Amino acid sequence: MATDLIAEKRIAAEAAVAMVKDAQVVGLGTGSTAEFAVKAIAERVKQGLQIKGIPTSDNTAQMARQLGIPLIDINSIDTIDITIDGADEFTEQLHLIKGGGGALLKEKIVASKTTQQIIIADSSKHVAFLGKFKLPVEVIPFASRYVMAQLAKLGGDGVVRQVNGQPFITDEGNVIIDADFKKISDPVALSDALNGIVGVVEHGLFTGLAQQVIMGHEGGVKIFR
Ligand SMILES: O=C[C@H](O)[C@H](O)[C@H](O)COP(=O)(O)O
Repeated sequence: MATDLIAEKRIAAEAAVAMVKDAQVVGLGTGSTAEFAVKAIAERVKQGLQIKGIPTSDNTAQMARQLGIPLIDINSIDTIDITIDGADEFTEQLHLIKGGGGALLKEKIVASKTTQQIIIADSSKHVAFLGKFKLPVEVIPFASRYVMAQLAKLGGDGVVRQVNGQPFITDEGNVIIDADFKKISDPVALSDALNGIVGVVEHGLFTGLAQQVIMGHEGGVKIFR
């Protein structure tokens, strides 16, 4: 990846982490952009910031523990104050595609419990319409062929995600179907339709969940609300 995009991720992450306050419960996102945020939170914790983290994946949980961020069980609290997470695509209406790293299920649960959901991104993630990035759909393995047929009826050409010739298995033991919808002109309608397919556990369309996107841009940040 171009070094300027990596710098944009870091700048966006640091701007978001500056918003975290003492005593907050903080959702910890997943992916290469969120990793910059987790590291920046760990630095602030070392300097005395008192927070409790809720990781959105096993990978993030492991990283947070290694970096000394105290964690809390999500089922011991009602709301998460702030979550900082990445995205694969975002629009100016704050619709997102997430799940490129396979973590969309816990990410969406955490986002749904979060008061202030902050998305951090480099400028390559900013799109006019979602859909160039294939939409990740998390599916019970038993249902994968059925779900692919239903996705096709909605205009999405899906394949089961593979890693080293084997299906990619999520933290919860499911598979991911990456569905090519080309251009998603109505993300809310598509989200509703996907929610109605039996066998779909969750999908990577996030609508109405983000309060703001902080995008790295020309050495600073651009904010979308
Ligand atoms: O499942 C992964 C997450 O939704 C990530 O936040 C998303 O894929 C963006 O990842 P990255 O920051 O590595 O581009």
